[in-house]
Amino acid sequence: MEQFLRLEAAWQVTLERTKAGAVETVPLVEAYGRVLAEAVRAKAPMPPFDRSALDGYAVRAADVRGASPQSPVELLVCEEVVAGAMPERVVAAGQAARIMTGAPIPSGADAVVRKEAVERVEVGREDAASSGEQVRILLEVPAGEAICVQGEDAPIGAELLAAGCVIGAAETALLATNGDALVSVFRKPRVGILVSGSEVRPLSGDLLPGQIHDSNGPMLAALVRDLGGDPVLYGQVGDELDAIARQVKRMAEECDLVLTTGGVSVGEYDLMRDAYELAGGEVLFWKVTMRPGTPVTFAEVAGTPVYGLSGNPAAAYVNFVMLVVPVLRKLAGFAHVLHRPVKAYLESAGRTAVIGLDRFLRAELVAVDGRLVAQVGRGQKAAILTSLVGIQGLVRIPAREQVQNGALVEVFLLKEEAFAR
Ligand SMILES: Nc1nc2c(c(=O)[nH]1)N[C@H]1C(S)=C(S)[C@@H](COP(=O)(O)OP(=O)(O)OC[C@H]3O[C@@H](n4cnc5c(N)ncnc54)[C@H](O)[C@@H]3O)O[C@H]1N2
Ligand code: MOO
Repeated sequence: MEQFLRLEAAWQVTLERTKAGAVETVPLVEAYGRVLAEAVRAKAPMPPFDRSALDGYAVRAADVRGASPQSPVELLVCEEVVAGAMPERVVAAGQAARIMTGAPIPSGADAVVRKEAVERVEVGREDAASSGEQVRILLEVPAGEAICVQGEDAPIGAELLAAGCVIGAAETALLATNGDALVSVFRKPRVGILVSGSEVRPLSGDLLPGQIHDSNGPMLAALVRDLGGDPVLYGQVGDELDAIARQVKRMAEECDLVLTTGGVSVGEYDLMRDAYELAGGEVLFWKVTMRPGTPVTFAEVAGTPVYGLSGNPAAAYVNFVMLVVPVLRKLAGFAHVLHRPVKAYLESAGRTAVIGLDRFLRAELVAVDGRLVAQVGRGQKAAILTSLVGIQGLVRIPAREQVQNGALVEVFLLKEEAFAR
């Protein structure tokens, strides 16, 4: 068994043991936040017909050449075209069709003049087509003016969305425009969460001296939700080998991914590795060269990836962001599985000592004079929770490197999709 892995090796080993989840079809209105399972192509050109971008008059550009307030061009209005209906007449030389924004361009016309640049010649009769109503065009426009051309947004057959993208507002609008009432998405990964430690108690119930509330369970459930997964809380187990093994086996059978916390260090009651093996699992590593969160175990139990995270709350958090996220993204069907860190300038309140492990510091990302700055406060210990509030990512200080303030560092984001690259 490989024991102490570098981060990159841990990503490789865990992703090899992870498969994208099953696919299901859901109504578009319920697809927000889900990951698209198949590429979507335009079923028709977008827009589906040439249409007017303005309220005004559809004309032949050649007819209005040289038009100005001083030398207007008079045209005969041949019909009125409203949005939602098709024109019935051809705009002949010397004619114009009154047209509304979004209405189809009548044949014969090749430009639209905005209403504000047109004067109606009052003749006192109602029906434009039969009355011989005239308009004065006060502006020259080139051919194509104010026309949204059929297929300019996307031609028929063009890929609108790639598989593996997250369905947000823009994606929803595209799918709706394309007439996709049902969409094919990856099933949300079901992630079982178990916390260990005899001192850790659920929120309900009083604490005896020496006991603490479980914060890892609720925190991991929130992180899983952030990534679009379905967390299932399996409660807490004491430091008892058989009980942990039974529970882990059951979870591995019921879930797509299992997360446990605690019991992965070297203490007398750190039983997680043995429990995974007792559950019939294959343990692949039990430490990663990262801090916090060095003790972290990965196993496969009943074909399901099982991650044993550090018990220290901030270590469990960093383990999740740096190690569980790629696994969860693969299960969830994301096109991008590995992190895509951004670069920012380090501004740290404390000096970070050189160590043989990659160190991860909690950082707020702020723009200072147009530069992205990663502000790192004090309180970086693995048991400190308060410094996790309000951060956007984790700065990596590579092993054995002295990184000074002002240096460009990698920041691993919690909400990667929110950042353009
Ligand atoms: N002799 C050594 N001791 C320790 C080492 C080591 O190398 N040698 N490593 C330390 C490091 S680093 C870490 S991180 C922790 C990891 O320990 P475990 O993952 O085995 O976690 P526990 O011992 O069960 O708990 C650690 C700490 O976190 C609290 N905890 C646990 N679960 C929860 C929870 N659900 N909610 C809130 N807080 C929780 C627990 O009470 C402990 O205080 O080991 C070091 N020791
Ligand atoms: O690796 Mo531990 O997480 O530093 O406290």
